[in-house]
Amino acid sequence: MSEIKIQMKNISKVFETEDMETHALKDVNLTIYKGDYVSISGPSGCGKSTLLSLLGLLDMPTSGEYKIEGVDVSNLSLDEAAEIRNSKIGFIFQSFNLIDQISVFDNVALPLRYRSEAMSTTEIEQRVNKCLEMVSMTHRAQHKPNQLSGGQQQRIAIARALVGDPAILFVDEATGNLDSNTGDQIMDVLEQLNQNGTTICMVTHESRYADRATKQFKLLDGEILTTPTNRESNVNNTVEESEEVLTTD
Ligand SMILES: Nc1ncnc2c1ncn2[C@@H]1O[C@H](COP(=O)(O)OP(=O)(O)OP(=O)(O)O)[C@@H](O)[C@H]1O
Repeated sequence: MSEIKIQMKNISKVFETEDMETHALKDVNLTIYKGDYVSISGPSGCGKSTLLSLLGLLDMPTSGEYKIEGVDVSNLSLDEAAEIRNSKIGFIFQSFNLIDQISVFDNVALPLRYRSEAMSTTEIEQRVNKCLEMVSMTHRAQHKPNQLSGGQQQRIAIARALVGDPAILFVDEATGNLDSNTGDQIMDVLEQLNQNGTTICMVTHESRYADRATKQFKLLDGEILTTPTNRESNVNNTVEESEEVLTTD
């Protein structure tokens, strides 16, 4: 049995405003194993961003249990969440979020320099070089991000997400700012990383990208609908009617 990296049990998220409640996620059960390449896709408003925010510890669920590598992270303080985010989670966004004033090397090194446990300069150098190699960008280490193409910048963002050796890489519409050729190349990089052992969970509304993952989940109205074909036990669909849902859509 493979090692479990991510486990969500009965995760719900309710947004309350003055006059309405939105049940953005309803009893989501999701297990991601070491080495998985998972995609979660669905139409606008189905809860993709909400789910990714919870997975990435950018927000906390209203109810349910969430574990990363067996550690319960369902109810963390902001500081605890930041610490775990920096050590266990790699995140790739649509916008690359690189700092143009410092070199590519220093951008990738940044998460290591923010760790509470200091890391030696040699170890930082080794890790950064290894990650730049993984995305074929060693030759651009001393450039500034704004001297690179969009695709190259996204590769640097991927290297930065991997440098802390995270339990999992979360990918949020990574190709949204790229033309389709460059987007495809970024998808090739992700596929290669997965083949070399990186666990990936990608959220996307583009079915042609979702299809490239080895396990595909569909999200609709806050519920996970499909069971991936290659591992039946991975998700436990909730079929009962949930409470009335008031959405803003
Ligand atoms: N902060 C919030 N307050 C109130 N409602 C919210 C909030 N964030 C999201 N929602 C609602 O939760 C539901 C799910 O939203 P979410 O942004 O997760 O969808 P999505 O699938 O990412 O959509 P898109 O593909 O358009 O980005 C929507 O009905 C949305 O209006």
